[in-house]
Amino acid sequence: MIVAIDAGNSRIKWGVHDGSAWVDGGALATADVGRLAEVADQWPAHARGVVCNVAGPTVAESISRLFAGRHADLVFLHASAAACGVRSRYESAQQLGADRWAALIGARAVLDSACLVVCAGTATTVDRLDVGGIFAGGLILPGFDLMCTALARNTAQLPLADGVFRALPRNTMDAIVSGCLQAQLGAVERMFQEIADEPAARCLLTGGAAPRLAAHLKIPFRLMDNLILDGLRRFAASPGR
Ligand SMILES: Nc1ncnc2c1ncn2[C@@H]1O[C@H](COP(=O)(O)OP(=O)(O)O)[C@@H](O)[C@H]1O
Ligand SMILES: CC(C)(COP(=O)(O)O)[C@@H](O)C(=O)NCCC(=O)O
Ligand SMILES: [K+]
Repeated sequence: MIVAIDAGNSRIKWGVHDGSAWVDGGALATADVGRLAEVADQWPAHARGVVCNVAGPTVAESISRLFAGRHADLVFLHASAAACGVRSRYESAQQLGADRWAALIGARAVLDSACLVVCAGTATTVDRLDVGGIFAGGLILPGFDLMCTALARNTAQLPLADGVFRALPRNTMDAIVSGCLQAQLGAVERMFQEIADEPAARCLLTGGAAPRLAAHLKIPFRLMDNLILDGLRRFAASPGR
């Protein structure tokens, strides 16, 4: 039994894997990390933990303490030069977010072709995985909610928008929602153009805001429930790592 935990800047996602399938899972706000202990009561006793954390040392310490109390093994995934069939071309491999690295490992396990790995969370990351498992580089931009929030916080006249996507918005709410979505989609589609001619090129899309992007994305893509947890599980299960 493995418990995979993806601690992001907004939410902590977790899943229990029994060796053949995900059998349980959930999410809580990162600010409520203290409540993870209650959640952990449902996990099988002594299940091993595998974590990627980009939410800071306090969150890491909480998770470590939780597993120490359960007398269960725990491993933190950190980005490296190579793991599970993925090789990094990041200038400093360790600088890459552990969640991005987990998503790349997860992507490599399901696709052999060139692909774009998009994690749409607090930030949106758009990472290129070339044939042969080469992580060639990628983008970080504010996520959809963060873009909308930044407009509301830093302008006198713009509200926190609750509009709908329109090709040609004609009111403030729709203009903001459509603008922030187009910014996300544009970044993804522009990055995809670079690999579009490669055989079976695909985009894998994951993260809390992924369904929102998926509704308008005009490239071949696959929505992945939780690519990051998949990658963590794969990392935990691979003998040499
Ligand atoms: N119930 C929810 N609670 C919080 N965010 C949600 C929820 N449903 C969808 N979202 C969207 O998911 C994003 C967070 O996605 P997530 O992948 O968990 O991010 P992170 O990994 O950065 O914590 C939010 O910015 C928001 O756009
Ligand atoms: C880019 C991120 C903020 C994304 O975090 P998230 O939106 O998933 O909470 C995170 O992967 C991170 O802090 N990365 C470190 C810098 C880097 O990847 O280059
Ligand atoms: K993200």
